[in-house]
Amino acid sequence: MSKKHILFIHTGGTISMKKREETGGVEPDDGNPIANVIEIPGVDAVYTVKEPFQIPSPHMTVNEMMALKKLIEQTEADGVVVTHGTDTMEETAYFLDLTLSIDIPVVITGAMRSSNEIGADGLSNLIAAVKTAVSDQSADKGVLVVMNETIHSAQYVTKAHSSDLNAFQSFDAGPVGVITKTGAHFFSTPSASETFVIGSMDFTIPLLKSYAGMDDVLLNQLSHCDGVVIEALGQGNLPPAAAQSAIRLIESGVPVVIASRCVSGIVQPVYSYEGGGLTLKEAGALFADGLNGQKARLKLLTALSSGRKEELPYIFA
Ligand SMILES: NC(=O)C[C@H](N)C(=O)O
Repeated sequence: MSKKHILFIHTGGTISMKKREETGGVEPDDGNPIANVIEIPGVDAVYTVKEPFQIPSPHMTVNEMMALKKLIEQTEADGVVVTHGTDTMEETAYFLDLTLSIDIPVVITGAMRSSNEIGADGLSNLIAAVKTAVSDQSADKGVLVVMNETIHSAQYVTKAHSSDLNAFQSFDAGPVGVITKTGAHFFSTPSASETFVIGSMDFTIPLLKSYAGMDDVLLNQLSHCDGVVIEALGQGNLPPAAAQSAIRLIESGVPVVIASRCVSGIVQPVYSYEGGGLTLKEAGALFADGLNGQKARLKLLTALSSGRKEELPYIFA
């Protein structure tokens, strides 16, 4: 059997950074060792390397995500490994999951520690990602995130810890597999996510977090927006003043998506007190099910970009 061809796409993040002794700051490293990896012991594959940009992931926008999507769609490789900063990794992974319609494995990885820190995890994460990308079992599973020897679906994974090596969690669904010395082993298959055929991504969609006593000050400023996502309380409830403002937005034609500020669980229209989820749903709010705010925002963005505003109630059913 011929060797698998893996495309590495390096985009930046801590996996390609180094701690500078003089300042103590962690910053991009031109000579970072990850970019030069073109062989993985024990993996029979050939590699192509692309480095379209080198940015920390807080600098990532949908423009870079679109550039990545194009590179992946153009490749003739058997699998793709993207290295990426961890702060927004789940967003790029989910964007690609929503918009790519290819069946080769696409695996995203990064590092929590830069290359010259003790216990640096970049190389081991890269190896684990390659083992996942060369596995026939990884095809048709949507975009996968591999961190800390664990395989997650882009749909469920989130960065749950700011600094731990085990920072990435898939709370309700759980990870879909693990990496061992022999390779990738899956114990579940993520449900297929709908693919959106996107056009322009020029939409303004802010994401707001709710809190006890939230008023209408911010929401009242958002009538010019193409959509608004609110991380509501619990199962999808808002304080009265915020709820009234959200309902005014809906009435003026702005789609409002309700996610939860809880780290796990789903939003549901349960409560009928003022601001309760049932009252929001009856007013036309869209419910994000188990998606967190940042992923609900990308789903709204890609749905609008694909010209499906009228179908939003079905897309967020
Ligand atoms: N661990 C990391 O990669 C964090 C970094 N700030 C980034 O997202 O680029």
